[in-house]
Amino acid sequence: MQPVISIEQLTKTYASGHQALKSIDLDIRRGEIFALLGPNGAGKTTLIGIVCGIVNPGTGRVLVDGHDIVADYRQARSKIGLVPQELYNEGFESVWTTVRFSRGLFGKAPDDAYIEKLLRDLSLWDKKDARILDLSGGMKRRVMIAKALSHEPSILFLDEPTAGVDVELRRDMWAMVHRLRERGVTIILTTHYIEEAEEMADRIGVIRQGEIILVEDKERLMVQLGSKRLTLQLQQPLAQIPAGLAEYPLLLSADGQQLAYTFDAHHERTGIAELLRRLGEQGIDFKDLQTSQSSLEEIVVNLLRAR
Ligand SMILES: Nc1ncnc2c1ncn2[C@@H]1O[C@H](COP(=O)(O)OP(=O)(O)OP(=O)(O)O)[C@@H](O)[C@H]1O
Repeated sequence: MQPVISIEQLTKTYASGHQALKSIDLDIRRGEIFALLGPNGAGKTTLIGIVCGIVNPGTGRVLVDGHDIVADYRQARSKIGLVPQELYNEGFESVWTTVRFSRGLFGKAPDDAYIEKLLRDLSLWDKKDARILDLSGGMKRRVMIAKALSHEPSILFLDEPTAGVDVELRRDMWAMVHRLRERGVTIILTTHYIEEAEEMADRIGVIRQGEIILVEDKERLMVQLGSKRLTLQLQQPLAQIPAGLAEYPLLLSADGQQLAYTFDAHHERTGIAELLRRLGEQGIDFKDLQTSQSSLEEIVVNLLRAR
């Protein structure tokens, strides 16, 4: 299937001389939830800004649903809804007027029934006549989302959508993302809450210093790069790891009560049986044990550290 967004050899150097993007190649699949992860300053907002026509591209090519973002700007932009990182709203207008007007900006015929549904979905209906100026920060963010969706885009960009929002709004936002996805909308998000990406995304991209260092299906990423940890609660605390166990990558907790062993769960030989036998030989007894899977957060942090 043709990708809904195709980015080829895209570069961006700001007037300051800073190269924010270095030859990015990235395809976004139609209907997926794609999470773009990376540290501060990696280039996420720059990349999104270029695709959405807010930041001038350097060299390279970007197609949105087959439309070139430079040569065919209006067509490309009409496919996209953007919820930017910063809140900015026209303060004096009402919620209803603002969202309705936003639809008009994209040349779409008025559809009050659609706008009503949108405001209801975002729990904004009872605020429809309020001035945006008078709304709380969370409500303002909901208005930003309503504006982004006002022209029924088939692609939605969410740049740090849940930074600083309360639990309720975050939950509403993710419920909305799921509903949109069910309707076939492609969603691209950046987040610093990696557990959100872990929960939501179909694919993960990691960007660092203007370069995409990884794009992978989330499930595959977690299986391929994830490791498991076995933690043993010891009967007697240890002062140090005995020399007889030196070849194992073991970690002893500061209080000497826990021994942790990290292993590759996909390897045929995890080494656990052998380790437990060796512990027995050393006279080390344990009263409990548990295993845990590494999180996407650990995987991404390790990836960024490894380069
Ligand atoms: N208008 C600008 N002029 C010059 N440099 C800029 C401009 N905008 C961004 N940069 C620089 O480009 C780099 C990438 O910034 P960008 O905002 O795209 O990163 P980001 O990954 O979105 O970061 P964050 O997670 O902090 O939002 C940074 O080093 C930033 O300082």
